[in-house]
Parts: sequence; C-alpha cells; structure tokens
Amino acid sequence: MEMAKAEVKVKEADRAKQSERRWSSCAVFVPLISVAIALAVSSRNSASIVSLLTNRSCRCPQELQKYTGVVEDCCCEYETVNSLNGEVLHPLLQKLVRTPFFRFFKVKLWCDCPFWPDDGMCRLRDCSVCECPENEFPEPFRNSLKHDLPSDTLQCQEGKPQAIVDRTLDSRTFRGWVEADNPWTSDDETDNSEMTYVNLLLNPERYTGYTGPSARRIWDAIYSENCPKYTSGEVCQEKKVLYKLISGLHSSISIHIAADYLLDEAANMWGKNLEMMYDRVVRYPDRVGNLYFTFLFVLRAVTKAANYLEVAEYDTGNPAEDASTLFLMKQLLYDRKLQAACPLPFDEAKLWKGKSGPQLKQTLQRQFRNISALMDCVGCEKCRLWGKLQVLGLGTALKILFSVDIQNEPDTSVQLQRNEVIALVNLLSRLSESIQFVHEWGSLSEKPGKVHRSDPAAYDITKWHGLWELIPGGWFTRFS
Ligand SMILES: Cc1cc2nc3c(=O)[nH]c(=O)nc-3n(C[C@H](O)[C@H](O)[C@H](O)COP(=O)(O)OP(=O)(O)OC[C@H]3O[C@@H](n4cnc5c(N)ncnc54)[C@H](O)[C@@H]3O)c2cc1C
Repeated sequence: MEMAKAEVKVKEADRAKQSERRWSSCAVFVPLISVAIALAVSSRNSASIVSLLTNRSCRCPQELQKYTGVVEDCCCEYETVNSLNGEVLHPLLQKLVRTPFFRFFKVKLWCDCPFWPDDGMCRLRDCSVCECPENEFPEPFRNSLKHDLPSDTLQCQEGKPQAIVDRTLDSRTFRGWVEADNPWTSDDETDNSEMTYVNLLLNPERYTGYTGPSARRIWDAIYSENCPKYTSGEVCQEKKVLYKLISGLHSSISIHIAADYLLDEAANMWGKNLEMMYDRVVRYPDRVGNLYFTFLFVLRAVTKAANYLEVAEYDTGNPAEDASTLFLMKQLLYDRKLQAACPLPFDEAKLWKGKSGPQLKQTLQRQFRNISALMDCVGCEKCRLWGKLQVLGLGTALKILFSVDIQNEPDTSVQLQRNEVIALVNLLSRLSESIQFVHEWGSLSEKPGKVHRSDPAAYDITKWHGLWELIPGGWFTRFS
C-alpha cells in the first residue's frame, strides 16, 4: 500500500517536472510566436490573436491526447476516425450533399405537435425555412404547384404555396423508389399533400435563436421519458445505444449552432462561438465520445446498405448530375482507405443476442418513435426541418442495422425510401462536419476564458485561420 502511494508520488513529481519543462519551452517560443504574429497583424485585434495562438502552443499533451484509442462500443479508433474523416469522408460527403438528389428533402413542416401546443419561442427570422426558388428545382418538379392548401400550411410556409410539390411528378422523377413505412419513425413517409420540398443548401443548420423553455422541454422529454442516461456500470450495449445516439446527435446540433453563430445581431455578423462549443460539448468527454459513436453507427449503416445504395436510382432528370451522384456514392461505399482502416465501424451483430433481445428491441423502437413524434413539437421551423431530417436519418440507420439481418437471412434485402436515403446521407454529412469541427477547433476552445464573447474579432477566428500557416509546421505539436 505504502509502496503504491510512493509510486504515485514519484509519478506525480515526474509529471510536474515534465510540465515545468513544457512551460519553459513555451516561455522561449511564445515570445517568438508573438513577435511573428505582431509583425503580421497590426490591428487592435493582434493581442487576442496572439493570446489564442500562444494558448494553443502551451496546451498540455493530456488535453491533446484525451480522445485516443477505440471509440467506446465501436470498432474504430478516434485517430482513425479523424484522419479518415479529414482525408476521405468529409470532402466526399460535402460534394454528395450538394448534388440535386441529396439537397432536396421532402418534409411535413407544419406545427402539428401531439404533446403540447407550440409556444412560439423562435424569435429570429433564421428560424423559418427558406423555400426553393423554382429555378432551383429539378426540371420535373416545376409544374403544378398550385393546391388548395389548408390555412395552417400557408401560415407555416409564410404564405408561399410554391413549396408544395405535385407527387405524381415525384414518383416519375424518382423511379424505382418504394414508399414503405419505417417501423422506427412516427411520420408517415408516403407522399401526401402535407409534404413540402426544401432545398437544404438554402437552409443551413445554424444558430436560430430557438432557446429557453420551449427548446429545453423537447430535450427534457427526449432524455427523461425516452432515453434515460444509463448508469455508469451498465454493460448491456442495447440499453446504451439509444441514449448515445441521441446525445451524439445533440452534440452535433450544438456544434453546428456554435460553428455558425450570430455574433452581433445588429450588424448581422456571423462566426464561430468557441466558448459555446466548449460549454455545451467539448468540456464533456462523454458528449464528444457519443458524437463519434453516432458517426460510426451511421457510417456502418451506410456501408451495410452498400448493395442497395450502389444500384439505387439517383434520378432527378439531369443525367450528368445524376451520374456524378452515383459515382460519389460508390466512392463513399467502397473507399479503400475506409475499408482498410475501419472495415466495421460498429458491430451490430453482437446485439440482441440474449433472451430479452426481442423485447428490448421493441422498447427501443417505441421510444425512438416517440422521439420522432416529438420533432413535430420543435417550435422553430428550421430546427424542426433539421431535427426531422436527422431523426429520420437515425431511424433509417436503426432500420438498416437492427431490422435487417443480412448475416442470417442473406435473401432479405434492405428496402429504403428515397427520403430515408437523403436523410441518412445528410445526417452522416452533419456528423462528419461536427467531427471535423471538433477536431480542428476543439482544443482551442478548451481555453474558454481566453476567447471573449465581447470581442467579435477573437470570436470570428475563421478570419485568422490562415495565420496558422505562417507558423512553421510542427511547432505546436513539438512544444505543446
Ligand atoms: C430537435 C432540435 C433541433 C434544434 N435545432 C436548433 C438549430 O438548428 N439552431 C438553434 O439555434 N437551436 C436549435 N435547437 C435548440 C438548441 O438545441 C438548444 O436547445 C438551445 O440552443 C438552448 O441550449 P441550452 O444551452 O439551454 O442547452 P440544450 O442544448 O437545450 O440542452 C438541454 C440539456 O440537455 C443536456 N445536454 C446537452 N447536450 C447534451 C448532449 N450532447 N448529450 C447529453 N445531454 C446533453 C444538458 O443537461 C442540457 O442542459 C434545437 C432543439 C431541438 C430540440
């Protein structure tokens, strides 16, 4: 016992010495960096930039190495995820979600909450969804947009009936897609007059001002009633999965809010809010871990459905663009680096083995359907759009991984709807963006006191991103 204590003390003393040495290296190089930056930047903002850079240079290795090893309950390491995402997945997904097939999402947007009436907490114009201008639509979408709409449809679409699409054109445009129900989600995904098409590129997921009790009660209802946090000793993976997926999605939503934040409403100035990213996500290792978990879970679903996705018709009436969509999709499904480094991102075959498996699955399905229904209560149209899309994406991943047993029943093939595929790929892209953002900016945000809310220049550090390139490569990693 005494020996063990002595050992701990020696280790602590070693660590203290190492840290001292690190700080003394910082003491030598910080002034050098400061001079370089001060020369490069001559405005009043230079001080805050220098402070940002020096913080980065003095970061302790423990902080940098917090996310190492295998992502809990997955089969792939943090470092592998970061490099695969940066080199392959993020660039590919960015292209894929911009194609005509993936940028139009069919959704029932109006406020139809089964649990409580919306109390209109959304205060910004950015809450509302911007509909597709007609020339943005794939050709076959452009006709017969005039319907007799129920009055609340008009209200929810700010009185613009153009957003409604004729479904006969839809089925002609997207040949070969079935309209079957997803047992994991509450929405009836089959086409009906309540559905509207939204161009996702015109409606980026970002800060909308939706906050306070209205937003809080949705998250509370999700966590407390439908996926309570498991106890720390929980070993049953099935019981953890739903909480981790929702928490990972929540992290991703928070990161998108922080990544594209309204810094100054009067000046309409948008930028990064690293303090918010730290406060909401980065300071909680489990929330970061859950983001990586959700990413790997959805990635596994996409690769598991490869046989289906590689022959699906990405037909929007533009042969050149549609061929490019299919090409990008195949690149994603069969990327060699991905297959070599992380062939099985998540192993769903390990789940549902025990006697209680079927019952647990039913419970999970019911809970997820409730979460899906709760999306109709989100009191901000744009948040509802992304909430619905991402929950449908998760529901699609759950359907692929837990409702189709390709191993034991190779003849059962997965059947997806067009909208499910769009949601799945857009969700993967959102998660990939979040991982990229945390990887790039996460450590910088770990010094919250140094990035001041009152200094937009320090906040909007995208502007200064290029300054990193002025510093010789390897300095930060060598001396931090
Ligand atoms: C479906 C949905 C979509 C939304 N989309 C947007 C949007 O696009 N733009 C926008 O500006 N706002 C959006 N919001 C609102 C946003 O998510 C927050 O609710 C709001 O910004 C207020 O944040 P908050 O700091 O009070 O904490 P919240 O994010 O509301 O979190 C509530 C509580 O949940 C817990 N929690 C937080 N993060 C996690 C996590 N990762 N894992 C586990 N527990 C966690 C914490 O206890 C926290 O106090 C959305 C809300 C919902 C429900």
